[in-house]
Amino acid sequence: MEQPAGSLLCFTKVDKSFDGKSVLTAVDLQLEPGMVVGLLGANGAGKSTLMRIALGIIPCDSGLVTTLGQAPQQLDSGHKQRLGYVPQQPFGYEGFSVERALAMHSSFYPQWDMELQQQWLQRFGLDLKAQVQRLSGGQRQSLALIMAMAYRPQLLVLDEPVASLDPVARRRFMADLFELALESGSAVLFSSHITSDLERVASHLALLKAGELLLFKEIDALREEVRLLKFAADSDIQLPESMRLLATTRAGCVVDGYRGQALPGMIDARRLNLEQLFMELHP
Ligand SMILES: Nc1ncnc2c1ncn2[C@@H]1O[C@H](COP(=O)(O)OP(=O)(O)OP(=O)(O)O)[C@@H](O)[C@H]1O
Repeated sequence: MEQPAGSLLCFTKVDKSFDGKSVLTAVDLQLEPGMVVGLLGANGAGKSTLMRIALGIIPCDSGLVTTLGQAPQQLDSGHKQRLGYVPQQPFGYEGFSVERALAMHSSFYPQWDMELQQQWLQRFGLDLKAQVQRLSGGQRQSLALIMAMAYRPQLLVLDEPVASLDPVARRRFMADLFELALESGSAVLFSSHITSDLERVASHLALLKAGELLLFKEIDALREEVRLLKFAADSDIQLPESMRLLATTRAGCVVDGYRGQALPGMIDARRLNLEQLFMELHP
């Protein structure tokens, strides 16, 4: 299997099962510099599994994965320094002050950006003298984000990075995330259940449903081309080949590839925001 040069993360026909139960099926995904990909999916859809495979924490069963051009389970230390990850439950540094934890962590990264660290400490209102084990859930998450981002990794993988942040910190962080990717030619893969965040900052949406990547598309194109088509009762619904049926619901057909076509019996082609799309795909 050939994978394109220049991608920061590439999945080709990736399958993964746990205990005989399929969790990812034939997943194709490609992240290029500057992409901020929001990964959306119901609980248990396979988002964390996909991320853990990308990072080499667990292997896939079949298919091909390259992370920064290497097999993820064989990443050398030079490549690991170009990779940032915040897991769903950030870990470590109990018994340390924030200051000591950051000093220790940054010592692994020659390219650590002290100014960026300071900016984000202020932004998140983190006290350098505070003990890590006494931080709140959101403060811990903020610290984990600083630790994953202050060396400007080329590929940043964030598993629900903002779940414990308050709305103000969340909004600022999301804006920073986008800027970081654009500025430094990085790619970001982040999962979130907060569709409004995803809509605001992601350049692309990757939508996983029961382990299948149902959609991987630029957000702008998604707004135009993913529609809920409604038809008059008793219509003989015939979709053109250029349209892909994503779901049939009581409300109509959710399709990808709508380009203004008038179809026999069609009475509406409604745009859907991400939350509405998610609801239509998970009736
Ligand atoms: N190590 C494991 N052993 C067995 N089953 C696992 C393991 N890790 C994940 N699973 C199963 O794989 C499926 C996908 O889990 P995963 O954590 O990838 O979902 P997710 O989309 O990240 O969910 P959430 O939104 O709830 O975090 C679930 O059914 C989960 O129980």
